[in-house]
Amino acid sequence: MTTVQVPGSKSVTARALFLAAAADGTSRLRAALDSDDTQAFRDGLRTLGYQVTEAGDDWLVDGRPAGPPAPDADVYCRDAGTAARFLPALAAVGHGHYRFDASAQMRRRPVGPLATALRDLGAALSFADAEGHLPIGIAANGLRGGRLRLDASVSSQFLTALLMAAPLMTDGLTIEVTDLVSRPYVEMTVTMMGDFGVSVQTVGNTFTVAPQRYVARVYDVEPDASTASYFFAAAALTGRTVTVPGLGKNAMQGDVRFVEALRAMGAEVVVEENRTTVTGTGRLSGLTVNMRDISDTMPTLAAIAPYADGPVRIEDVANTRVKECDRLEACATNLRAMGIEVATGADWIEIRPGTPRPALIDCHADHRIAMAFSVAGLRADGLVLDDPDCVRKTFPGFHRVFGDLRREWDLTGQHG
Ligand SMILES: O=C(O)C1=C[C@@H](OP(=O)(O)O)[C@@H](O)[C@H](O)C1
Ligand SMILES: C=C(OP(=O)(O)O)C(=O)O
Repeated sequence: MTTVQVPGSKSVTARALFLAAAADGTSRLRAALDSDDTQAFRDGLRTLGYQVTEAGDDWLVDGRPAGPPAPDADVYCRDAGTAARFLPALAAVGHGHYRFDASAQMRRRPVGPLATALRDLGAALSFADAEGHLPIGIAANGLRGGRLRLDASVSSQFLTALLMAAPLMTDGLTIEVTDLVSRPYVEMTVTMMGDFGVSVQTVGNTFTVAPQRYVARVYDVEPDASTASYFFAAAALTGRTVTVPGLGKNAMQGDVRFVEALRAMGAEVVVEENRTTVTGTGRLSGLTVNMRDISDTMPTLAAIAPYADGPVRIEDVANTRVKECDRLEACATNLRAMGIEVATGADWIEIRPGTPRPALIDCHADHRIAMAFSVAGLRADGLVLDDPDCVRKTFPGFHRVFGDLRREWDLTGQHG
Protein backbone atom coordinates (compact mmCIF):
# COMPACT_ATOMS: atom_id res chain seq x y z
CA MET A 1 0.00 0.00 0.00
CA THR A 2 1.24 3.49 -0.86
CA THR A 3 0.22 6.52 1.19
CA VAL A 4 0.21 9.77 -0.74
CA GLN A 5 0.17 13.10 1.10
CA VAL A 6 -1.76 15.35 -1.24
CA PRO A 7 -1.28 19.15 -0.89
CA GLY A 8 -4.10 21.44 0.23
CA SER A 9 -7.16 22.15 -1.86
CA LYS A 10 -6.89 25.06 -4.25
CA SER A 11 -10.61 25.81 -3.94
CA VAL A 12 -10.64 25.67 -0.15
CA THR A 13 -7.50 27.83 0.05
CA ALA A 14 -8.96 30.51 -2.26
CA ARG A 15 -12.21 30.66 -0.27
CA ALA A 16 -10.39 30.69 3.06
CA LEU A 17 -8.23 33.60 1.86
CA PHE A 18 -11.32 35.56 0.75
CA LEU A 19 -13.31 34.84 3.92
CA ALA A 20 -10.34 35.59 6.19
CA ALA A 21 -9.73 38.88 4.34
CA ALA A 22 -13.36 39.87 4.85
CA ALA A 23 -13.46 38.86 8.55
CA ASP A 24 -13.04 40.77 11.77
CA GLY A 25 -9.60 39.88 13.18
CA THR A 26 -6.66 37.76 12.11
CA SER A 27 -7.14 34.25 10.71
CA ARG A 28 -4.56 31.50 10.55
CA LEU A 29 -4.83 29.16 7.54
CA ARG A 30 -3.14 25.82 8.11
CA ALA A 31 -1.95 23.54 5.30
CA ALA A 32 -3.01 26.09 2.67
CA LEU A 33 -2.00 25.17 -0.88
CA ASP A 34 1.15 26.97 -2.04
CA SER A 35 0.87 26.91 -5.84
CA ASP A 36 0.64 29.39 -8.70
CA ASP A 37 -3.14 29.84 -8.35
CA THR A 38 -3.15 30.38 -4.60
CA GLN A 39 -0.09 32.64 -4.80
CA ALA A 40 -2.01 34.68 -7.39
CA PHE A 41 -4.89 34.91 -4.91
CA ARG A 42 -2.66 35.77 -1.94
CA ASP A 43 -0.64 38.34 -3.93
CA GLY A 44 -3.91 39.78 -5.27
CA LEU A 45 -5.07 40.34 -1.69
CA ARG A 46 -1.74 41.98 -0.86
CA THR A 47 -2.05 44.27 -3.86
CA LEU A 48 -5.51 45.22 -2.61
CA GLY A 49 -3.84 46.27 0.66
CA TYR A 50 -4.51 43.26 2.89
CA GLN A 51 -1.76 41.89 5.09
CA VAL A 52 -1.07 38.23 4.38
CA THR A 53 2.03 36.87 6.10
CA GLU A 54 3.67 33.47 6.23
CA ALA A 55 4.38 31.77 9.56
CA GLY A 56 6.08 28.47 8.78
CA ASP A 57 3.53 26.58 6.69
CA ASP A 58 0.64 28.73 7.90
CA TRP A 59 -0.75 31.84 6.27
CA LEU A 60 -1.95 34.68 8.52
CA VAL A 61 -4.56 37.03 7.10
CA ASP A 62 -5.57 40.36 8.68
CA GLY A 63 -9.25 40.79 7.93
CA ARG A 64 -10.79 44.12 6.83
CA PRO A 65 -14.60 43.90 6.86
CA ALA A 66 -14.95 47.29 5.12
CA GLY A 67 -13.28 46.03 1.93
CA PRO A 68 -9.79 46.44 0.43
CA PRO A 69 -7.54 48.84 2.37
CA ALA A 70 -5.84 50.09 -0.82
CA PRO A 71 -7.74 52.94 -2.53
CA ASP A 72 -6.28 52.07 -5.93
CA ALA A 73 -4.81 48.79 -7.22
CA ASP A 74 -3.86 46.79 -10.31
CA VAL A 75 -4.42 43.10 -9.61
CA TYR A 76 -2.90 40.44 -11.83
CA CYS A 77 -4.77 37.13 -11.51
CA ARG A 78 -2.34 34.99 -13.57
CA ASP A 79 -4.18 31.81 -14.73
CA ALA A 80 -6.47 31.54 -11.71
CA GLY A 81 -10.23 31.37 -12.27
CA THR A 82 -10.73 31.70 -8.52
CA ALA A 83 -8.74 34.95 -8.29
CA ALA A 84 -10.23 36.37 -11.49
CA ARG A 85 -13.82 35.68 -10.35
CA PHE A 86 -13.68 36.07 -6.54
CA LEU A 87 -11.39 39.09 -6.07
CA PRO A 88 -13.43 41.56 -8.21
CA ALA A 89 -16.48 40.80 -6.03
CA LEU A 90 -14.43 41.52 -2.90
CA ALA A 91 -13.15 44.77 -4.40
CA ALA A 92 -16.64 45.85 -5.43
CA VAL A 93 -17.88 45.93 -1.81
CA GLY A 94 -15.08 48.37 -0.95
CA HIS A 95 -14.32 51.95 -1.95
CA GLY A 96 -11.64 52.65 -4.52
CA HIS A 97 -10.46 52.14 -8.08
CA TYR A 98 -9.42 48.60 -8.98
CA ARG A 99 -8.27 46.98 -12.19
CA PHE A 100 -8.06 43.22 -12.75
CA ASP A 101 -6.08 41.54 -15.49
CA ALA A 102 -4.84 37.99 -16.10
CA SER A 103 -2.82 35.76 -18.42
CA ALA A 104 -3.90 35.33 -22.05
CA GLN A 105 -5.40 31.97 -21.05
CA MET A 106 -7.51 33.51 -18.27
CA ARG A 107 -8.46 36.52 -20.41
CA ARG A 108 -10.13 34.07 -22.81
CA ARG A 109 -12.31 32.60 -20.04
CA PRO A 110 -15.71 34.22 -19.35
CA VAL A 111 -16.59 36.62 -16.52
CA GLY A 112 -19.65 38.20 -18.20
CA PRO A 113 -22.50 36.99 -15.93
CA LEU A 114 -20.53 37.98 -12.82
CA ALA A 115 -19.76 41.43 -14.24
CA THR A 116 -23.42 41.99 -15.15
CA ALA A 117 -24.48 40.96 -11.65
CA LEU A 118 -21.98 43.33 -10.01
CA ARG A 119 -23.27 46.17 -12.20
CA ASP A 120 -26.88 45.33 -11.28
CA LEU A 121 -25.85 45.53 -7.62
CA GLY A 122 -24.44 49.03 -8.08
CA ALA A 123 -20.79 48.65 -9.18
CA ALA A 124 -19.36 50.88 -11.91
CA LEU A 125 -17.62 48.17 -13.94
CA SER A 126 -16.00 48.52 -17.34
CA PHE A 127 -14.33 46.13 -19.77
CA ALA A 128 -10.97 47.45 -20.98
CA ASP A 129 -10.79 45.16 -23.99
CA ALA A 130 -13.41 42.49 -24.84
CA GLU A 131 -16.93 42.55 -23.37
CA GLY A 132 -17.38 39.74 -20.82
CA HIS A 133 -13.64 39.17 -20.31
CA LEU A 134 -10.72 40.50 -18.27
CA PRO A 135 -9.24 43.09 -18.11
CA ILE A 136 -11.93 44.91 -16.14
CA GLY A 137 -12.00 48.09 -14.09
CA ILE A 138 -14.20 48.71 -11.05
CA ALA A 139 -14.90 52.11 -9.48
CA ALA A 140 -16.12 50.73 -6.17
CA ASN A 141 -18.37 52.57 -3.79
CA GLY A 142 -19.88 49.73 -1.77
CA LEU A 143 -22.67 47.49 -3.04
CA ARG A 144 -26.27 47.98 -2.01
CA GLY A 145 -27.23 44.35 -2.75
CA GLY A 146 -30.87 43.34 -3.25
CA ARG A 147 -32.13 40.61 -5.53
CA LEU A 148 -30.85 39.20 -8.82
CA ARG A 149 -31.10 36.30 -11.25
CA LEU A 150 -27.89 34.56 -12.24
CA ASP A 151 -27.00 32.09 -14.96
CA ALA A 152 -24.20 29.92 -13.54
CA SER A 153 -24.29 27.30 -16.31
CA VAL A 154 -20.82 28.30 -17.54
CA SER A 155 -19.16 28.58 -14.13
CA SER A 156 -20.26 28.18 -10.52
CA GLN A 157 -17.47 30.59 -9.59
CA PHE A 158 -19.78 33.52 -10.50
CA LEU A 159 -22.20 32.38 -7.80
CA THR A 160 -19.47 31.67 -5.24
CA ALA A 161 -18.03 35.17 -5.73
CA LEU A 162 -21.40 36.85 -5.21
CA LEU A 163 -22.30 34.67 -2.22
CA MET A 164 -19.03 35.37 -0.41
CA ALA A 165 -19.39 39.14 -0.99
CA ALA A 166 -23.11 39.16 -0.12
CA PRO A 167 -22.95 39.63 3.69
CA LEU A 168 -20.85 42.77 3.10
CA MET A 169 -23.59 44.40 0.96
CA THR A 170 -25.81 47.03 2.63
CA ASP A 171 -29.08 45.15 2.11
CA GLY A 172 -27.68 41.60 1.83
CA LEU A 173 -28.48 39.61 -1.30
CA THR A 174 -30.94 37.10 -2.73
CA ILE A 175 -29.75 35.22 -5.82
CA GLU A 176 -32.11 33.15 -7.93
CA VAL A 177 -29.93 30.82 -9.97
CA THR A 178 -31.38 29.80 -13.33
CA ASP A 179 -28.81 27.11 -14.12
CA LEU A 180 -25.77 25.81 -12.27
CA VAL A 181 -22.72 23.65 -13.01
CA SER A 182 -20.23 22.31 -10.48
CA ARG A 183 -22.81 22.43 -7.66
CA PRO A 184 -20.54 20.84 -5.01
CA TYR A 185 -18.30 23.92 -5.20
CA VAL A 186 -21.26 26.08 -4.20
CA GLU A 187 -22.06 23.73 -1.32
CA MET A 188 -18.42 24.12 -0.26
CA THR A 189 -18.81 27.91 -0.40
CA VAL A 190 -21.91 27.83 1.81
CA THR A 191 -20.24 25.46 4.30
CA MET A 192 -17.11 27.59 4.50
CA MET A 193 -19.10 30.84 4.90
CA GLY A 194 -20.71 29.07 7.88
CA ASP A 195 -17.26 28.14 9.19
CA PHE A 196 -16.43 31.87 9.20
CA GLY A 197 -19.69 32.75 10.98
CA VAL A 198 -22.08 33.66 8.16
CA SER A 199 -25.31 31.81 7.39
CA VAL A 200 -26.86 31.36 3.96
CA GLN A 201 -30.52 30.37 3.45
CA THR A 202 -30.86 27.97 0.53
CA VAL A 203 -34.29 27.09 -0.90
CA GLY A 204 -33.94 25.09 -4.11
CA ASN A 205 -31.85 27.31 -6.38
CA THR A 206 -32.45 30.52 -4.41
CA PHE A 207 -29.76 31.70 -2.02
CA THR A 208 -30.35 34.44 0.56
CA VAL A 209 -27.65 36.12 2.63
CA ALA A 210 -28.48 38.82 5.19
CA PRO A 211 -25.90 41.50 6.09
CA GLN A 212 -23.55 39.79 8.58
CA ARG A 213 -19.97 39.89 9.78
CA TYR A 214 -17.40 37.20 9.11
CA VAL A 215 -15.43 36.07 12.16
CA ALA A 216 -11.69 35.32 11.99
CA ARG A 217 -10.54 31.81 12.95
CA VAL A 218 -7.93 29.10 12.68
CA TYR A 219 -8.77 27.08 9.58
CA ASP A 220 -7.43 23.71 8.42
CA VAL A 221 -7.40 23.30 4.64
CA GLU A 222 -8.28 19.79 3.48
CA PRO A 223 -6.16 18.04 0.83
CA ASP A 224 -7.07 18.66 -2.81
CA ALA A 225 -9.53 16.06 -4.08
CA SER A 226 -8.92 16.86 -7.77
CA THR A 227 -5.20 16.29 -7.22
CA ALA A 228 -5.98 13.04 -5.39
CA SER A 229 -7.77 11.79 -8.52
CA TYR A 230 -4.42 11.25 -10.31
CA PHE A 231 -3.17 8.97 -7.55
CA PHE A 232 -6.45 7.05 -7.25
CA ALA A 233 -6.50 6.60 -11.02
CA ALA A 234 -2.86 5.45 -10.92
CA ALA A 235 -3.82 2.71 -8.43
CA ALA A 236 -6.82 1.62 -10.49
CA LEU A 237 -4.73 1.52 -13.67
CA THR A 238 -1.75 -0.41 -12.31
CA GLY A 239 -3.41 -2.76 -9.83
CA ARG A 240 -1.77 -1.07 -6.83
CA THR A 241 -3.22 0.41 -3.64
CA VAL A 242 -3.18 4.12 -2.85
CA THR A 243 -4.40 5.74 0.38
CA VAL A 244 -4.90 9.48 0.66
CA PRO A 245 -5.17 10.68 4.27
CA GLY A 246 -7.33 13.71 5.03
CA LEU A 247 -10.00 12.97 2.44
CA GLY A 248 -12.72 10.85 4.00
CA LYS A 249 -16.44 10.62 4.52
CA ASN A 250 -16.85 14.27 5.52
CA ALA A 251 -14.69 15.81 2.81
CA MET A 252 -16.20 19.02 1.42
CA GLN A 253 -14.97 18.69 -2.13
CA GLY A 254 -17.26 17.08 -4.70
CA ASP A 255 -14.25 15.67 -6.56
CA VAL A 256 -13.85 12.99 -3.87
CA ARG A 257 -16.69 11.32 -5.78
CA PHE A 258 -14.29 10.54 -8.62
CA VAL A 259 -13.57 7.28 -6.79
CA GLU A 260 -17.18 6.23 -7.48
CA ALA A 261 -16.38 6.21 -11.19
CA LEU A 262 -13.32 4.04 -10.46
CA ARG A 263 -15.49 1.72 -8.37
CA ALA A 264 -18.00 1.44 -11.22
CA MET A 265 -15.06 0.46 -13.46
CA GLY A 266 -14.01 -2.33 -11.11
CA ALA A 267 -11.58 -0.82 -8.58
CA GLU A 268 -12.00 -1.49 -4.87
CA VAL A 269 -12.75 1.70 -2.99
CA VAL A 270 -12.84 2.16 0.77
CA VAL A 271 -13.90 5.55 2.14
CA GLU A 272 -13.17 5.86 5.86
CA GLU A 273 -13.68 8.64 8.38
CA ASN A 274 -10.53 10.50 7.40
CA ARG A 275 -8.98 8.73 4.43
CA THR A 276 -9.81 7.07 1.12
CA THR A 277 -8.17 3.98 -0.34
CA VAL A 278 -8.34 2.71 -3.92
CA THR A 279 -7.05 -0.69 -5.01
CA GLY A 280 -6.80 -1.67 -8.64
CA THR A 281 -8.11 -5.12 -9.41
CA GLY A 282 -6.28 -5.70 -12.67
CA ARG A 283 -9.26 -4.90 -14.86
CA LEU A 284 -11.19 -1.76 -15.79
CA SER A 285 -14.62 -1.96 -17.37
CA GLY A 286 -16.17 0.64 -19.64
CA LEU A 287 -18.94 2.90 -18.38
CA THR A 288 -21.14 5.90 -19.09
CA VAL A 289 -20.84 8.56 -16.43
CA ASN A 290 -22.23 12.06 -15.85
CA MET A 291 -19.41 14.31 -14.60
CA ARG A 292 -21.26 17.67 -14.46
CA ASP A 293 -20.58 17.98 -10.73
CA ILE A 294 -16.94 16.83 -10.84
CA SER A 295 -15.71 17.91 -14.26
CA ASP A 296 -12.14 18.77 -13.18
CA THR A 297 -11.65 14.99 -13.01
CA MET A 298 -12.90 14.42 -16.56
CA PRO A 299 -9.35 14.45 -18.04
CA THR A 300 -8.21 11.94 -15.37
CA LEU A 301 -10.86 9.46 -16.44
CA ALA A 302 -10.42 10.18 -20.16
CA ALA A 303 -6.66 9.50 -19.95
CA ILE A 304 -7.07 6.02 -18.42
CA ALA A 305 -10.12 5.17 -20.54
CA PRO A 306 -8.22 3.34 -23.35
CA TYR A 307 -7.32 0.65 -20.82
CA ALA A 308 -10.97 -0.21 -20.08
CA ASP A 309 -12.46 -3.27 -21.71
CA GLY A 310 -15.32 -1.27 -23.24
CA PRO A 311 -16.14 2.31 -24.28
CA VAL A 312 -15.92 5.06 -21.65
CA ARG A 313 -18.46 7.81 -22.25
CA ILE A 314 -18.32 10.98 -20.15
CA GLU A 315 -21.40 13.21 -20.35
CA ASP A 316 -22.63 16.69 -19.37
CA VAL A 317 -19.23 18.38 -19.29
CA ALA A 318 -19.78 21.29 -21.73
CA ASN A 319 -18.09 23.78 -19.41
CA THR A 320 -14.80 21.88 -19.60
CA ARG A 321 -14.48 23.68 -22.95
CA VAL A 322 -13.94 27.01 -21.14
CA LYS A 323 -11.33 25.91 -18.62
CA GLU A 324 -7.56 26.42 -18.95
CA CYS A 325 -8.11 25.05 -22.46
CA ASP A 326 -10.92 23.29 -24.32
CA ARG A 327 -10.44 20.11 -22.33
CA LEU A 328 -12.77 17.94 -24.41
CA GLU A 329 -10.78 18.73 -27.56
CA ALA A 330 -7.42 18.53 -25.74
CA CYS A 331 -8.25 15.06 -24.41
CA ALA A 332 -9.56 13.92 -27.78
CA THR A 333 -6.57 15.13 -29.82
CA ASN A 334 -4.02 13.72 -27.37
CA LEU A 335 -5.78 10.35 -27.24
CA ARG A 336 -5.95 10.29 -31.05
CA ALA A 337 -2.20 11.05 -31.16
CA MET A 338 -1.84 7.91 -29.02
CA GLY A 339 -3.76 5.94 -31.66
CA ILE A 340 -7.00 5.76 -29.68
CA GLU A 341 -10.43 6.10 -31.26
CA VAL A 342 -12.36 9.01 -29.76
CA ALA A 343 -15.61 10.84 -30.52
CA THR A 344 -16.77 14.13 -28.98
CA GLY A 345 -19.97 16.20 -28.96
CA ALA A 346 -20.84 19.59 -27.48
CA ASP A 347 -20.83 18.20 -23.95
CA TRP A 348 -19.48 14.66 -24.12
CA ILE A 349 -16.54 12.47 -25.05
CA GLU A 350 -16.45 8.75 -25.83
CA ILE A 351 -13.21 6.79 -25.79
CA ARG A 352 -12.77 3.29 -27.23
CA PRO A 353 -10.43 0.65 -25.80
CA GLY A 354 -7.00 0.51 -27.45
CA THR A 355 -3.27 0.11 -26.99
CA PRO A 356 -1.60 3.54 -26.74
CA ARG A 357 1.46 4.23 -28.88
CA PRO A 358 4.17 6.77 -28.02
CA ALA A 359 3.07 10.37 -28.47
CA LEU A 360 3.98 13.94 -27.62
CA ILE A 361 1.19 15.19 -25.32
CA ASP A 362 0.10 18.76 -26.03
CA CYS A 363 -0.68 20.07 -22.53
CA HIS A 364 -2.23 23.33 -23.82
CA ALA A 365 -0.63 24.89 -20.70
CA ASP A 366 -3.28 23.03 -18.68
CA HIS A 367 -2.13 21.35 -15.44
CA ARG A 368 -4.96 18.82 -15.58
CA ILE A 369 -4.01 17.60 -19.06
CA ALA A 370 -0.38 17.24 -17.90
CA MET A 371 -1.26 15.32 -14.74
CA ALA A 372 -3.97 13.14 -16.31
CA PHE A 373 -1.72 11.99 -19.17
CA SER A 374 1.12 11.36 -16.70
CA VAL A 375 -1.20 8.71 -15.22
CA ALA A 376 -1.73 7.13 -18.65
CA GLY A 377 2.07 7.14 -18.97
CA LEU A 378 2.32 4.63 -16.12
CA ARG A 379 1.22 1.99 -18.61
CA ALA A 380 2.21 3.51 -21.96
CA ASP A 381 5.87 3.97 -22.82
CA GLY A 382 6.87 7.10 -24.69
CA LEU A 383 4.22 9.58 -23.58
CA VAL A 384 6.09 12.88 -23.32
CA LEU A 385 4.55 16.12 -22.04
CA ASP A 386 5.35 19.24 -24.09
CA ASP A 387 4.97 21.48 -21.01
CA PRO A 388 5.49 19.54 -17.77
CA ASP A 389 5.88 22.74 -15.71
CA CYS A 390 2.26 23.77 -16.18
CA VAL A 391 1.42 21.58 -13.15
CA ARG A 392 2.58 24.53 -11.01
CA LYS A 393 -0.97 25.93 -11.20
CA THR A 394 -2.13 23.54 -8.49
CA PHE A 395 0.70 21.11 -7.65
CA PRO A 396 4.28 22.31 -8.28
CA GLY A 397 5.68 19.09 -6.76
CA PHE A 398 3.60 16.74 -8.89
CA HIS A 399 6.40 15.23 -11.00
CA ARG A 400 8.60 14.62 -7.96
CA VAL A 401 5.82 12.82 -6.07
CA PHE A 402 4.74 10.92 -9.17
CA GLY A 403 8.34 9.96 -9.89
CA ASP A 404 8.65 8.54 -6.36
CA LEU A 405 5.50 6.51 -6.95
CA ARG A 406 6.84 5.24 -10.26
CA ARG A 407 10.10 4.13 -8.61
CA GLU A 408 8.29 2.54 -5.65
CA TRP A 409 6.10 0.58 -8.05
CA ASP A 410 9.06 -0.19 -10.29
CA LEU A 411 7.42 1.18 -13.41
CA THR A 412 9.49 2.42 -16.32
CA GLY A 413 8.58 4.91 -19.03
CA GLN A 414 8.67 8.65 -19.32
CA HIS A 415 6.15 11.23 -18.27
CA GLY A 416 7.63 14.67 -18.21
O1 LIG B 1 -15.05 27.38 -7.19
C1 LIG B 1 -14.03 26.72 -7.40
O2 LIG B 1 -13.08 26.69 -6.60
C2 LIG B 1 -13.94 25.93 -8.64
C3 LIG B 1 -15.07 25.65 -9.37
C4 LIG B 1 -15.04 24.85 -10.61
O3 LIG B 1 -15.17 25.73 -11.70
P1 LIG B 1 -16.55 25.94 -12.54
O4 LIG B 1 -17.61 26.33 -11.60
O5 LIG B 1 -16.16 27.03 -13.50
O6 LIG B 1 -16.86 24.63 -13.21
C5 LIG B 1 -13.75 24.07 -10.77
O7 LIG B 1 -13.65 23.59 -12.08
C6 LIG B 1 -12.55 24.93 -10.46
O8 LIG B 1 -11.35 24.20 -10.60
C7 LIG B 1 -12.60 25.43 -9.05
C1 LIG C 1 -10.69 24.89 -13.90
C2 LIG C 1 -9.71 24.95 -13.01
O1 LIG C 1 -9.25 26.07 -12.39
P1 LIG C 1 -9.84 27.53 -12.20
O2 LIG C 1 -11.21 27.62 -12.83
O3 LIG C 1 -9.92 27.74 -10.71
O4 LIG C 1 -8.85 28.42 -12.88
C3 LIG C 1 -8.98 23.72 -12.60
O5 LIG C 1 -8.19 23.81 -11.64
O6 LIG C 1 -9.18 22.66 -13.20
